[in-house]
Amino acid sequence: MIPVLSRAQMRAFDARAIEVAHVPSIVLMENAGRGAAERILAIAGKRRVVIVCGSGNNGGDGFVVARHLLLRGGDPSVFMCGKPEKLTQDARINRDAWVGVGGTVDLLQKGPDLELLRIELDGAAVVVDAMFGTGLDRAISGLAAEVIELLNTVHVKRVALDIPSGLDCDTGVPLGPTFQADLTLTFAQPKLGLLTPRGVRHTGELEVIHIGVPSEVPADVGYSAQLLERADVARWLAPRTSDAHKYSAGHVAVLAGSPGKLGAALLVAHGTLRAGAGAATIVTWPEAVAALQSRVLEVMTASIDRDAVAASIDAALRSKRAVVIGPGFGLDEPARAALAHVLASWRGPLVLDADAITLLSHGDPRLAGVDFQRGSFPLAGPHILTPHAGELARLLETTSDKIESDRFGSATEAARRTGAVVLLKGAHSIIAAPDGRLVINVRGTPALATAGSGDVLAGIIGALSSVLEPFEAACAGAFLHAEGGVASAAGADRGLLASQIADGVPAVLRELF
Ligand SMILES: NC(=O)C1=CN([C@@H]2O[C@H](COP(=O)(O)OP(=O)(O)OC[C@H]3O[C@@H](n4cnc5c(N)ncnc54)[C@H](O)[C@@H]3O)[C@@H](O)[C@H]2O)[C@@H](O)CC1
Ligand SMILES: [K+]
Repeated sequence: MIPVLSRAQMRAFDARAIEVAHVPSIVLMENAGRGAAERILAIAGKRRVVIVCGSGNNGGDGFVVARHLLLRGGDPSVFMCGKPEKLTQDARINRDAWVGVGGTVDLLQKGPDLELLRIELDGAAVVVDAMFGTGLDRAISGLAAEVIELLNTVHVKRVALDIPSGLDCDTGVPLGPTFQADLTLTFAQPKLGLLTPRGVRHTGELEVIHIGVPSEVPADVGYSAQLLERADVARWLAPRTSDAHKYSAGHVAVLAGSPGKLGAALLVAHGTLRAGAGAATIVTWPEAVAALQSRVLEVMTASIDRDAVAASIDAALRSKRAVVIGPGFGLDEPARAALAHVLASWRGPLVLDADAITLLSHGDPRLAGVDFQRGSFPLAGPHILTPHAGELARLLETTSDKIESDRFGSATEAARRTGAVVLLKGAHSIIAAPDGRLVINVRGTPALATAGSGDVLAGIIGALSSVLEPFEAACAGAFLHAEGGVASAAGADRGLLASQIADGVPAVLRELF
């Protein structure tokens, strides 16, 4: 996993690298700029690269990029937006080194100067934003704002150094005019704001450039979250042994579906089996069972007697390894009674999704004393909640908008209050544990936004929760779901069916091992 840092942590990181690891800041800047230059050279070749530098250290990185491009046969052109007398020490050294190799700097001081920048951008291959990085602490205004607006309109590949100028490093919220990058080359570690759905729109593709800091530094200074990597999932999931039989691989109960919503139950079961469960049983309402029996081949069914909910659920859950509850299950009294009984009696892995989360958020005292608002920890046991922003908003009694502007904080808060692992769905799903651990999954494709996608995810996590700890199951589930979708979408950004997401999973598993 790759540590993801906040602005304050990034500052501590730099300080520690300089003071404790004795890597001078000018060396860090050199490594950052040289690494970025290599990447930009691969895109632009000999074509023109326009670099706009600020007067802080982000601008210093820009001067280093320019020098390396020039020395390797590129065609850099440098503008400076900011007062030369305000250059930081390292930025000044690198401005002088750029001038020393024969470079020039065009100063942008007033509106008409932008015309020169516009002319230079015409026919350029890449424009590099080196105006503001982690030092940004307010909205960009004045001439710098005009520069950003101009850069955002030209048809040139836009590359941001460290962070797109204007983006809040911690929340990913644009503070004002903000550079719209196609590619962000971030230094040393990813920053939180680059990974929120709002931040991603400005970040574009994200690549990390290593700047020569010892790998133990992030752990020493602390970090806010971690990026999930393929290697993590490969480490957690072991290949099946040759003597595996269907029950040793785990039998998952799926409490889902109701008349008119049978598809949800089938998709959960499909996801469960594709992710490696040995068997799946859909446990649902009698009339749903009757309708399912003609449709399912690989899945077993059991019915919940509305007059004997507890007894029929107890019978259905006997010898099961994990339970998924919620998708299409309903919000009526029997559904509530079923959820209350499962919460009170089932002590194994439990994935709560969709209607189960909605029922929980109504705060009914019959749901095993659930009372999130008082900050109690009612969900004792290996539980996983998989809400989208709307469901989490109901659970935390707030609005989706508030959740979206602080996804990390919201997921962490929900995990703390419920005592469960919380997977907050979205373009980058995030997984929060009650102990404060936070993981971000950046894999996936826009094609995953399709009906039933969440049902498949709940099923996949259900299968994994029978062999992994809940936090690992949720992380690995997010990964398999995303990669399954990528594999089945085959480059398309839409048109994916939820069942195809599940169908992509075995190939992803094969590649992992
Ligand atoms: N410190 C280090 O060791 C390293 C820093 N590096 C670079 O340094 C950057 C951080 O540099 P700085 O801390 O100098 O800051 P920036 O270069 O991000 O910003 C410069 C200064 O602008 C001012 N400012 C903030 N918001 C503003 C606004 N809206 N309008 C006008 N002025 C504003 C602040 O005083 C800030 O210090 C990183 O993002 C990275 O690119 C890299 O060179 C790698 C090593
Ligand atoms: K920048």
